[in-house]
Amino acid sequence: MRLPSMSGHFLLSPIPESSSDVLLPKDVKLAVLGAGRVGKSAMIVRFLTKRFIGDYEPNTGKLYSRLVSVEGDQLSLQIQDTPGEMQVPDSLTQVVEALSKCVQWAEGFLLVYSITDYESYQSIRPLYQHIRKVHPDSKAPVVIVGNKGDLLHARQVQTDDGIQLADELGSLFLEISTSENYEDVCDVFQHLCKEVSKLHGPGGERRRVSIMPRPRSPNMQDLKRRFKQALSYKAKAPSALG
Ligand SMILES: Nc1nc2c(ncn2[C@@H]2O[C@H](COP(=O)(O)OP(=O)(O)OP(=O)(O)O)[C@@H](O)[C@H]2O)c(=O)[nH]1
Repeated sequence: MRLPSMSGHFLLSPIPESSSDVLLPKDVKLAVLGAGRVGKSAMIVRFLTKRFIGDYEPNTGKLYSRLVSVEGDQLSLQIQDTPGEMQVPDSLTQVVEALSKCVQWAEGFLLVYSITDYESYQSIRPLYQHIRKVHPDSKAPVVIVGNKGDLLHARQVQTDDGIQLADELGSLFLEISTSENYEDVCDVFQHLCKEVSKLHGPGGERRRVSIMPRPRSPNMQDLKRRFKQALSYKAKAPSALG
C-alpha cells in the first residue's frame, strides 16, 4: 500500500495565545525506528526545521517536542528518535529495554530503512512485529519508509520489495529522499499525526481550561514617576529625628 500524496502543506505554527478559555492541543507521540544509519535523525530534523543536515553523531535516543498545527488541528507533538546502532555490546540489554519502553510509549510509528542497505530493510519486519506485540489491541498506525532514494547507484532494495513488505504487513509505504525532498518527509509525518490524532477521536484529549488572566506588566514610566514623587516628598518632609 503506497502512501497517498498529501495535498496542502504541513503548517508548523505556534499555538495562538488566548486570555480566557483555551483548547488544549492533542498529544501525539511518535517513534522513529530503524536499524543502522538509515537517516532517522535527518528525517526528524528535516521535518521540524525544513533543513537537511548531513552530519550527525550516532544518536542515543533524543526526544523532540513541538507544538504544530495539522489541517487546523493543534497538536502537541513528541517524536522519539531511537539509536540505530549498538556500539557497546554491554549495553545491548539497555538498548532493547529502552526500545521497548519507547514502543510502549508511542502511539504512531515510522519504520525506516535505507534503500542502500538490505540489512536495514530486513529489520523492518521484526520491528513491526515487536510493535504489534507490545500493542496487541491497538490500531497504532505504522508507516514504512525507504530512505536515501537519491542514492540510486548504491541501491540494494528495490521499490517493489518495499511495496510488497508493506502490503504484507498492512502498512503504508513511501520511498523518499530526505536530502532532496522535504515535501515527502512532511507527508509521512503529517499522515502519522493525522492517524494518531484520529485515534483520540473528534474531541480527543482536547478540553477547555480556564487560565488566569495574565497580570498586567507594570508601566515603567508610571513607576519611575511615582518613585521620583516619593523621593521629592521625602526630601520636603521634616525629618523625624529633628
Ligand atoms: N544521500 C542521502 N543521505 C542521507 C539521507 N538521509 C540521511 N542521510 C545521511 O545518512 C547518514 C546517517 O543519517 P542519520 O540521520 O544520522 O541516521 P540515523 O538513522 O539517525 O542513525 P543513528 O543516529 O545511528 O540511529 C548521514 O550521513 C546523513 O547525512 C538521504 O536521504 N540521502
